[in-house]
Amino acid sequence: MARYILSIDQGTTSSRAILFDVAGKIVHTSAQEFEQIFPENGWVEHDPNAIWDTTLTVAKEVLCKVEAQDVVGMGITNQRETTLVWDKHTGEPIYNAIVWQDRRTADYCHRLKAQGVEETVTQKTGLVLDPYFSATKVRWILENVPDAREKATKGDLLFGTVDSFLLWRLTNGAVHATDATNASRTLLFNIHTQQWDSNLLSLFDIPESMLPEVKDCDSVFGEAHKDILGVSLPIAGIAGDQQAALIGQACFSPGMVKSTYGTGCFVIANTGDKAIASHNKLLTTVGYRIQGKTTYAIEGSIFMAGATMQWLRDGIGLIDHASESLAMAESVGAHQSVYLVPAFTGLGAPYWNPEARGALVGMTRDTGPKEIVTAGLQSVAYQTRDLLEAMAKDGLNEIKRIRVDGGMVVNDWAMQFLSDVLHVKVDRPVVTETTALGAAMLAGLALGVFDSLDELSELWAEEHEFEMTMPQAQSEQLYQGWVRAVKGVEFMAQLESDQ
Ligand SMILES: Nc1ncnc2c1ncn2[C@@H]1O[C@H](COP(=O)(O)OP(=O)(O)O)[C@@H](O)[C@H]1O
Ligand SMILES: O=P(O)(O)OC[C@H](O)CO
Repeated sequence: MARYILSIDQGTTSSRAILFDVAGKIVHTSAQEFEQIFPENGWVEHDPNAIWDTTLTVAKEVLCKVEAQDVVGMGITNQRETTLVWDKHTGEPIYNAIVWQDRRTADYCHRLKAQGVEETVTQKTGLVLDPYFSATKVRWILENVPDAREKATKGDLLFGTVDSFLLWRLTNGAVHATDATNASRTLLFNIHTQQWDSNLLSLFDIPESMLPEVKDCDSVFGEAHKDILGVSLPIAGIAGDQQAALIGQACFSPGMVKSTYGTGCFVIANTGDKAIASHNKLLTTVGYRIQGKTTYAIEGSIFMAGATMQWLRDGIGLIDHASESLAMAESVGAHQSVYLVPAFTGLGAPYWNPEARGALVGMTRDTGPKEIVTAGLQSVAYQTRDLLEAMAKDGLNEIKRIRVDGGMVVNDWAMQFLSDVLHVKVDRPVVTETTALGAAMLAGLALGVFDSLDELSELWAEEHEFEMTMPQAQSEQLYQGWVRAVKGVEFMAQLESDQ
């Protein structure tokens, strides 16, 4: 009898469902995009019902391809930090989901920093005071939605990240829970004690009654109701999408690193049972919590990776499809003087400069579309190098290879350049849907399909290894050009804010 695991990958731009067999192979997939809502400059929202409807549609679409009794269970992975608040009695959200990219709470974060609380917050949560994370978004909803504060105080409202919201709906309101990786992105969770932190709850003025229970990633969270999916299924694995990718890439030993190139780029290094405090503006986070054991990780987050290619396509029309960038870069070559700093919404790690804006520098009379597109691909590698430099300063200086995934990694030229600029080997796996695979692996662990992390490691297979071919002196020279370009961008941002 065939056995399958359903994985839901609820992402920023689309909801996906993938049915894996127990050898970790993709059997069926379905994906649906949904609307991005931009109500004001810097605000990004999703309609919670669009998240729900697209998730249901794609899940049903793959489930109907196989016999119901052959599906052993399901896992959920999700865009992290995105914040929902809903009424406990009706299940209806009281506001749209405020997306991780949303900057509306930037001023509030500045005010908190001025109070000198950031060090304590970072020590407890491993995060920085930035609008990126959930706490300031929850507070915004409580302050701005009519009657919300009063209802929350009475215990009538619930908060959850997307995993929690889907879990609540799939179980018909029976379960309000999340996993430790999603909890670790809220600014409310103490990553050392693995508990919600009452001082942080007071700081952000959020009632504890709103919070979900925090469980291991490989828990049986509840049962998806038969009336909802057409079949009753145990929901047995949950992790935020970047941590799920760490699992799907089988990065189970300290020092192993995965880097995902989708809309943004997220580099995560496993640091084992040590929560290493970064002195270089990286995030300390829960990598996974499996069978009661917490494994920590260090993360660098870049906001613009594939999104830069989208801008080159939709914003200035230099390409019709991202795949055209490969031939363009091949004809230009890596040794060019043009640098694109894609700080369109500020710079993420390790700069955390929300005021920075994009720049194109080093142009000559020869510069044309091909050079600019090539600079776009190169910017992704340079930004990854910034993160690895910061990791090295934090003591992770033994990184010799990284495992990559996400939509951009099909681009061989970009992956070769990445290897050259990082001076490390770049491993591209057979299954690049590692996020969904990670959630399926967790569900399989919880349900006894898999016994151990070693068994999961055996499911990982390499498709291609990129090795550095460029002389180190040359790639160093190229990278130093990038460092100068970023300094220019930061200088401009400083001039702006001094005015
Ligand atoms: N051949 C390619 N070269 C460079 N970038 C690409 C290529 N194909 C797709 N991309 C980029 O990959 C991104 C999509 O990756 P995906 O992992 O699906 O993103 P997400 O999960 O964040 O929506 C898009 O931003 C697209 O521009
Ligand atoms: O939905 P993605 O793949 O863009 O990932 C979003 C991240 O989880 C944000 O932290």
